[in-house]
Amino acid sequence: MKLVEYADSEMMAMALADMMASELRAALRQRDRVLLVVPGGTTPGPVFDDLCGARLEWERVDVLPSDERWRPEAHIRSNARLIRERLLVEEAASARLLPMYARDRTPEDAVGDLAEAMGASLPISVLLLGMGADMHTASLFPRADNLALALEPGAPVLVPLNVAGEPEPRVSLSARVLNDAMSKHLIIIGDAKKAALERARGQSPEVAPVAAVMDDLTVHWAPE
Ligand SMILES: O=C1O[C@H](COP(=O)(O)O)[C@@H](O)[C@H](O)[C@H]1O
Repeated sequence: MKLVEYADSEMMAMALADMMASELRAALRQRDRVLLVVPGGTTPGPVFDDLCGARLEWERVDVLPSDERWRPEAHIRSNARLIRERLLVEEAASARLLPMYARDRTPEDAVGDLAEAMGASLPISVLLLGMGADMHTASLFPRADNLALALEPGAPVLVPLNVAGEPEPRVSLSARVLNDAMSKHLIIIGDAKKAALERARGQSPEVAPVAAVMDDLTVHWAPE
């Protein structure tokens, strides 16, 4: 794991967006279509605001959330909603957002079909993850019912998870799929998350799920 520290979150967003755009351009030189995976939550919005203006062949880019809260896209908590509103605009409007939610179905019932639909786009070319102060990444929460399955070396692409205290069920790409990414970034802001990341080092992924994705990971940190 490599930690890059920035003076503020604005500089971090610009630098990270530049880096991801370069990686996407490099991946597009190698493949017809490339897969960009990004988180939801409160942190990545400013990166999306910068990345969406990057000049690259977005029509050859598939975009997928790292995980989804089981809500329709119109819902305020939908990760897809954030991605569509903040990333798939301007230059990036021609990218294709892959679904991670199916209306009128449960996560358990839908993950097989959703995973099959995303299968042709794998592996991930560029991955950006977020992390909570509880050391969860994507929707791999320490207290999730299916965490052990999501961490297995032979895990399915997409795993349904119920997390005590969270307002809705979740689905998440498994650690195996996240770790197959050609480039892996994690974005965090503030001292509490930096301390949580330090605590996670050396802990088992069952206790600190972010530890499952630390190999070859570049962590981008800025103060609050
Ligand atoms: O619930 C989620 O949380 C994490 C971290 O979110 P943040 O608001 O603390 O930045 C996020 O990466 C994940 O995609 C999301 O579903």
